[in-house]
Amino acid sequence: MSGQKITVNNGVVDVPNEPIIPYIEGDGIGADIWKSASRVIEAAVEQAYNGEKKIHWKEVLAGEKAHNKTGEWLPEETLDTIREYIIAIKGPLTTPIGGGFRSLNVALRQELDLYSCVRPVRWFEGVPSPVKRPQDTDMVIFRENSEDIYAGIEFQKGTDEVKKLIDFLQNEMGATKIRFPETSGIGIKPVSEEGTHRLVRAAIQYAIDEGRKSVTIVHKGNIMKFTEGAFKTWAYELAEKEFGDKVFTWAEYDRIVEEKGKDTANEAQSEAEAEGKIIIKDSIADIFLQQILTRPKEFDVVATMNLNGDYVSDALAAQVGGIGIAPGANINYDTGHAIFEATHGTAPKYAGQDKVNPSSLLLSGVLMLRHLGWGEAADKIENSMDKTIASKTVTYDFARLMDGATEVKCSEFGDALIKNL
Ligand SMILES: NC(=O)C1=CN([C@@H]2O[C@H](COP(=O)(O)OP(=O)(O)OC[C@H]3O[C@@H](n4cnc5c(N)ncnc54)[C@H](OP(=O)(O)O)[C@@H]3O)[C@@H](O)[C@H]2O)C=CC1
Ligand SMILES: O=C(O)CCC(=O)C(=O)O
Ligand SMILES: [Mg+2]
Repeated sequence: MSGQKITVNNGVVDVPNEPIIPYIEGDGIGADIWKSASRVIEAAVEQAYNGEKKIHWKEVLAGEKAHNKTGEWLPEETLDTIREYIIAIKGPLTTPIGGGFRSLNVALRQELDLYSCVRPVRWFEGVPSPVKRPQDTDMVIFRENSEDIYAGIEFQKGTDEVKKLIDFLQNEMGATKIRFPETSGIGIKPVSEEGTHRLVRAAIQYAIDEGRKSVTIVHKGNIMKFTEGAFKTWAYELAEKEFGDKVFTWAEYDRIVEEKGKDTANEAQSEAEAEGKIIIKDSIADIFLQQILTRPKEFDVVATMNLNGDYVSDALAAQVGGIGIAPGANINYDTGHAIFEATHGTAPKYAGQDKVNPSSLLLSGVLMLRHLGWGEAADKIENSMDKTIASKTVTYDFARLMDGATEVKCSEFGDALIKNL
């Protein structure tokens, strides 16, 4: 096929004018949103660079399509191709609840060690929202993507493994104070210092590069001290050790309070803010979910573990119009590998109806274009999105919440975006 490979040299991605980019169409609504979003991306690139740049899509299989064609859900060839071509984009893949296979989405992230799940959440003018001032929500979530309860270390009730584990916990680990009925299933939650460091490093570096004001570490460390609590401690340590005078941490604030009192600590923080230092702070996950609704302006970049990040990203998406418009990227900043990905699922009840909003996948494509350094094409799509939504030409999810909207199909929304590029 024509086009060239993207390469990585010393961690820097080298993008030819005609890169080959593998894509996974996805299950359920995947085919509809891929068709619509990929056409808009192609048109934006064509217009931005007058034909000098062009993406050559290369389909790779995963999910139901892969299973039907090859008998496998996630063929090795798909992983090898993404490894080889460095950057890929995907639609959603089905994960049955309970039995069956584990998440292919999670497997892709783990196999390629895409440790940062980056999900920017910001409002587009005119998008219907359940909050009064959706424009106050402008955050970028860095969700740790390779550890936590998502590691998939779980044991089903009644199995020999779970019996062994309970016996071990009760008889060797001193877990005698809680009840372990025989019907217990058990999941393990690994959180490491290395895993925390690389994620938090990426989040702080992003905040510095993008001129953001703060990084909030979201955790439930009051309850899970050696996993979520340790995440917080390691995050503060990393911030102070590696980013020195570019940051001011709440750990530092606490030390100043202890030594010199609260007034001096407040002064130190104000001074740091005035100097443009990134404030590194933390919030416990439950109150954080309240505060993103009541005081969204106080939060900017967010660094958190896998499960918290999953919840927080859908909750925040709701504030700016829902998961139909919330994009995402899974990135390994060390190897350069990245998979850009819609944050929503396969919405099976809408599959094949050409109905849903393609914006989540499309805006993931915009993140991809920026990652490639093709900002002009990315800007074109975002500007067109502003214009199209302002004209109230929208898919069903927005139309049902907007007065006087024209509801269009998934493909027609793509047509309207192309017209407004
Ligand atoms: N990264 C991935 O690939 C992900 C995969 N999944 C998987 O997807 C499957 C279905 O999961 P489910 O929990 O139903 O979540 P989904 O995200 O698929 O759908 C939930 C609801 O969200 C709304 N929605 C989703 N996508 C869109 C869109 N593009 N435009 C407008 N509205 C949208 C719809 O709301 P309404 O009904 O109000 O119209 C839909 O019913 C599961 O197998 C799950 O594991 C889930 C999340 C991420
Ligand atoms: O893989 C899945 O089924 C769910 C993943 C998910 O919810 C997410 O990536 O936000
Ligand atoms: Mg999710």
